[in-house]
Formats: sequence, C-alpha cells, structure tokens
Amino acid sequence: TRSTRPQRLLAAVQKNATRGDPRSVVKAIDEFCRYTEWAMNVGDEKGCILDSVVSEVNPATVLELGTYCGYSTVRIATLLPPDAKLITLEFNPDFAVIARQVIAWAGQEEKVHLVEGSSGDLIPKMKEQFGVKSFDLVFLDHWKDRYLPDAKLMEAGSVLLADNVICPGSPDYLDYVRNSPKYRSQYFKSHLEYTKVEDGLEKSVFLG
Ligand SMILES: O=C(CSCCNC(=O)c1cc(-c2ccc(F)cc2)cc(O)c1O)c1ccc(O)c(O)c1
Ligand SMILES: [Mg+2]
Repeated sequence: TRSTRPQRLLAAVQKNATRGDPRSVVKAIDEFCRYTEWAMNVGDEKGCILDSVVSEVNPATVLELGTYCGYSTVRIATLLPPDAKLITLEFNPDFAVIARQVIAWAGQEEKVHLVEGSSGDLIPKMKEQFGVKSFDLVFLDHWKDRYLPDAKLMEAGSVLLADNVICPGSPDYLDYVRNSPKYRSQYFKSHLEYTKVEDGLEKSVFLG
C-alpha cells in the first residue's frame, strides 16, 4: 500500500541527513517540504523565530504540544543544554512512530521524552508523571482548538509560544492571551511554512 507523508519525510531524512547531525536533519526536512512534498512542520522561517525565543528563554524544561514528525522537537532540543528536558506530546501514534526515528537520527533522544496521548488528558498528570510542576517554555503546535483549553490547564508555566495563530488560526486563544491581564503577548509575523501565505507565532509571557 502507498506510503504515508510522514514515512516519505523520514525516508528523505535517512537518505539526505547525516546521522547525529541535527542541523542536517532540519535542512533535509525543509528541502523535502519545500521542493518535494509540503508538510505541516513549523518550517525554516518560523523556525528561526522559534530558535530565537528558545535561546532567549534558555529553558530547563520545555513542553511541546504536537510533535508531528519531530522537526520542531529537533530544533528545540539542539538549543538546550545537556541536562535540560523536553517533553513532547503526540496524539497520533503513526506520527509518533516517525517522530521517534527522526529524533533518533538527529541524536537528540537523550533530551527528548515523547509521550503519546491527548494533551487534555496528559497535562493534568504532568506533575505526578514527570515531577514537573511548571514548564519554562511551552510550544503549542497541536490542534488549534486545543490551544485555549490547554493554556488554561497550564496557568503556571512562564512563556507560551504558539504556532499558526493566523493560519489555520486559533482566534479564541489569540483573543484570550492578548486581552488577559495574566499575559504580555507579542506577535511575530511570518508565513505559513514553505508558502507565501501569512502566518505567525504568538509569544505570551505569563505574569502570574
Ligand atoms: O493533525 C492532527 C492534529 S495535530 C497537528 C496540528 N497541526 C496542524 O493541524 C497544522 C496545520 C497546518 C495547516 C494545514 C493545512 C493548511 F492548508 C494550512 C495549514 C499548519 C501547521 O503548522 C499545523 O501545525 C491530527 C491529530 C490526530 C490524528 O489522529 C490525526 O489524524 C491528525
Ligand atoms: Mg504548526
């Protein structure tokens, strides 16, 4: 039967990237998605914004919601010190299988803990399951209608960074973080990965 898009993306990584070299994995995925087959990774343009926010926050603990094929997982992990922890949640088991292999090819498995399940179920269990009461940085890149309910579950974290706030969009989340006194929000205008369509990242600092 026909392969899936994540399987074809992984094959491109294994063919074109050097094992243990995370930058070559990121480059291989971006080239595959730009020139062969579009896929919903945060991409190179928004990826640079993600990198700058990660470097600025310099988090000891990161939560990523929505692993997909592990592209942003690898980008974030590469910037973390060796003792930092990145927990990434993925609902779709077929995506998780691919992401584990992309993360391994990039040599980042030490810093990354991929957990399969739904964010709504897993976030409340974060404390007892992983001994993490709050995260220094949360990257939201999962179902767009889960951004707001999940943000409300996590009102102890310090910095939220949300992908796709324009396309596909998460209007209720955007309205909340931009108007709530609990957050200071900032929009980083960019484009939908590998296209000229407008999109952007919203960085929201939790004020406690
Ligand atoms: O896909 C999901 C939900 S998680 C992925 C969320 N991310 C997106 O949806 C997402 C979408 C787009 C985008 C797509 C088409 C466009 F025309 C324009 C934009 C871009 C992004 O950067 C994204 O992050 C899932 C879960 C469980 C399952 O069983 C399952 O089959 C599927
Ligand atoms: Mg996205």
